[in-house]
Amino acid sequence: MVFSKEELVGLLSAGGCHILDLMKRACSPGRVTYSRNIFIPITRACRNRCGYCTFRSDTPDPPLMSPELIIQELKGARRAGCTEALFAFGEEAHQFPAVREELEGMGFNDMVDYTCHVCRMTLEETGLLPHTNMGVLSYRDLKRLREVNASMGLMLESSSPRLMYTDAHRESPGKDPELRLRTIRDAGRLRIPFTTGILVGIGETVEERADSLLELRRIQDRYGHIQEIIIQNFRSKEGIPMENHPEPPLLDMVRMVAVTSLLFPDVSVQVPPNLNRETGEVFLLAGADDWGGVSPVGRDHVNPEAPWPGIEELRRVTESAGFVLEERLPVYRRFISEEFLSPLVLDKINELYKDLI
Ligand SMILES: O=c1nc2n(C[C@H](O)[C@H](O)[C@H](O)CO)c3cc(O)ccc3cc-2c(=O)[nH]1
Ligand SMILES: C[C@H]1O[C@@H](n2cnc3c(N)ncnc32)[C@H](O)[C@@H]1O
Ligand code: MET
Ligand code: SF4
Repeated sequence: MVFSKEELVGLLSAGGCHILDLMKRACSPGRVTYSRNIFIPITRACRNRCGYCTFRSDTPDPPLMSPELIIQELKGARRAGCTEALFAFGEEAHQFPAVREELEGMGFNDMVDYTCHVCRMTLEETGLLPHTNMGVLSYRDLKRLREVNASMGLMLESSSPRLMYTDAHRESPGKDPELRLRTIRDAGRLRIPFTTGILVGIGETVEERADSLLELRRIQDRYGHIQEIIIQNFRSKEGIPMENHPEPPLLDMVRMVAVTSLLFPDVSVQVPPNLNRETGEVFLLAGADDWGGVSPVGRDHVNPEAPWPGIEELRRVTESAGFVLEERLPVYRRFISEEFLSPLVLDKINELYKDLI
């Protein structure tokens, strides 16, 4: 179904469409997926300073997680039944001398070199499947990472250039929507199964939410590589520049989820359960069909104050809304093919995860 911007704005606004009508249109009963992951914060050094972020640090200690520590944590995660290694980074960490020194000491040219090495070790020594989110990347870097990742990700956050002049993105050159959209497009040219998303409630208008969705729709029409769209609610935290900025109202989030699922019948809609502990199941009734990475072993280092529910609680909540919970890999089934995966990753999946595909 094709939607105009005006129609989307109507559906996203309280005055435009009754919330129950919207939910009825969007909600389709069935399966809700999640992946068992471990979150590995490889570096917190970051060239940006997003007004909502507590992940980045000016003086990260250590500047980089060592391969030994990473592999040790991943082996523990594998024993706990995880399938996904979620590697998170500050953007362009090599701009920090302390990071550069570490890389040089280990004999790596740059962060992408190091990350490719870590991903390869992850596949070979632990069997976990890497999902890398390093921020904005060039075509060349994406191409190198494709060889050793099951999927990759980058949040669009918002397509609004206006936010580059507000608390959210004033000090974050890497949140320029042109750069983010280009990275997502380049991943499409490279046939990389991709996760993106929108951060809701960072000062954007309803019109700008509609624009963000339409930009992603245009990319998906052209490349078809987007496997899921995360609708992430801004959570306020002590000490961040946006500490006093209001969190998005529940029904704004519900509308956003419903509209995303209507506009993207070919893409999963993910809502993180740890950021919506009291209200998560409502999103299933609005068309969300994925909980994302849920970790039985570690924390969400971007939202450390928001613990994940256990898998059994997630199942209860999912079933209470009339859905069936199903485990998935970090790459969705429809992307498990030679077109979308390198031989190395595809072989590993066929070797280890026959029961999940
Ligand atoms: O646990 C988290 N997982 C996050 N994920 C991971 C996600 O839950 C899973 O890794 C994917 O669903 C793939 O299985 C992200 C992935 C991206 O590519 C981009 C942004 C995020 C954000 C988060 C996050 O804040 N917390
Ligand atoms: C990894 C992703 O986490 C999200 N992120 C960063 N800070 C917050 C916050 N305070 N609340 C919710 N999501 C956040 C951003 O969308 C980033 O891209
Ligand atoms: N810093 C990157 C970004 O914001 C990766 C996720 S945040 C830890 O895109
Ligand atoms: S959200 Fe990502 S890009 Fe922004 S400051 Fe945090 S680590 Fe850096």
